[in-house]
Amino acid sequence: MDATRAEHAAERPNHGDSSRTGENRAAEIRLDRLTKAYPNGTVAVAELSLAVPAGELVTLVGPSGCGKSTILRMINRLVEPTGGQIFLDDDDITTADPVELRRRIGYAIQDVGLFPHQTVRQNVATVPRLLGWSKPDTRDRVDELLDLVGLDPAEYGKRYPDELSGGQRQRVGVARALAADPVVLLMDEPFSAVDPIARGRLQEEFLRLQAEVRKTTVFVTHDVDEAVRLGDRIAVLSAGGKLEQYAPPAEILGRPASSFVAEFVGADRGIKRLGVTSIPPAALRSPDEVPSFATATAPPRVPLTATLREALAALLEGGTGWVRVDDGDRLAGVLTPDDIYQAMHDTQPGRPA
Ligand SMILES: Nc1ncnc2c1ncn2[C@@H]1O[C@H](COP(=O)(O)OP(=O)(O)OP(=O)(O)O)[C@@H](O)[C@H]1O
Repeated sequence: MDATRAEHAAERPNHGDSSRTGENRAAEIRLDRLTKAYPNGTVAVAELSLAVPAGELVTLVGPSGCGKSTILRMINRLVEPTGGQIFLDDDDITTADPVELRRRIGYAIQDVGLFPHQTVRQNVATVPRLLGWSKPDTRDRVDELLDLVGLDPAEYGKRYPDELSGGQRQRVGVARALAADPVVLLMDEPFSAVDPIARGRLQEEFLRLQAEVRKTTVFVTHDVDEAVRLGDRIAVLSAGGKLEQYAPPAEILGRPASSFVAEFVGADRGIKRLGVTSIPPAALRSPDEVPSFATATAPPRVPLTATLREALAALLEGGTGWVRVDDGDRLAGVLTPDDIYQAMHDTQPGRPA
């Protein structure tokens, strides 16, 4: 078998135990002094070095024009770098054949870019067809992907893009990006064209999907809340693709590295941080310390796996002045507003509580 055919064979879905288990390949992305100077003299990205561990999702945020899309488009070589290198694992892809490269990299963009005269099924099948997969392989893969993004293949497979809602089109875009089991997923504001409710739902579904497929993902967004919600890490960039801070959301919110980062992530970052900090078991107090605990008939409860924000929301809604925290079936303790306040101050950003 020649090298190209061997590669294609390796990219076929794993039929042994029905391909979802085949979706676990992911590569580390490493950018080494990556640079793009446009012919008009604009330096969109200057010597950016950044590593995204295999299977992690990194969100890129920063003001308009700071180079986010350029970075993404250099990784799949829609934009040619003018300096530096890009590695997928140990493979230097800076000079790889761009067409072959794009078959290994899924790409989902804001206006989706679905082919209007092709059905959903044909759209999702684009890359498997290019890779020469057999019809049954392709059909199985499309069914699986549509299921995975929450669209019933029997109902939606035959529709055309203009017969779908904006959110459904985005899901087809994500399914298409995942179709050939890429080692890397690039997403450029994929959910920004839909209303906030649909967007929240897409984010939730995407988190579920990502937990299943664990693709190394670079996700560009304008929205700091989206960056915090989705990112294992956030890269905050300023003009010229300058990396201001690269850290997990809790650390960016809790310890912004500069006034630029603090300002960019916003004045309400304390609230955002509550949303990414889990309940520290040490913050729990004994129910004996809460006089009304014994007599409460329907106390507000959250699991120990909840965030401090969820605990605070339950507490405010419950009207008891405290919230019961359960570890599985067992009572783990109680939190009062003071405990939540204290927990926020005791928790080291970026480290699990
Ligand atoms: N073809 C081009 N020629 C010259 N300059 C360009 C070209 N494409 C982009 N730029 C410039 O490069 C810089 C980075 O653009 P890029 O699209 O990567 O920014 P961005 O952070 O994705 O912006 P936005 O958030 O507004 O989408 C901008 O100053 C832009 O004007």
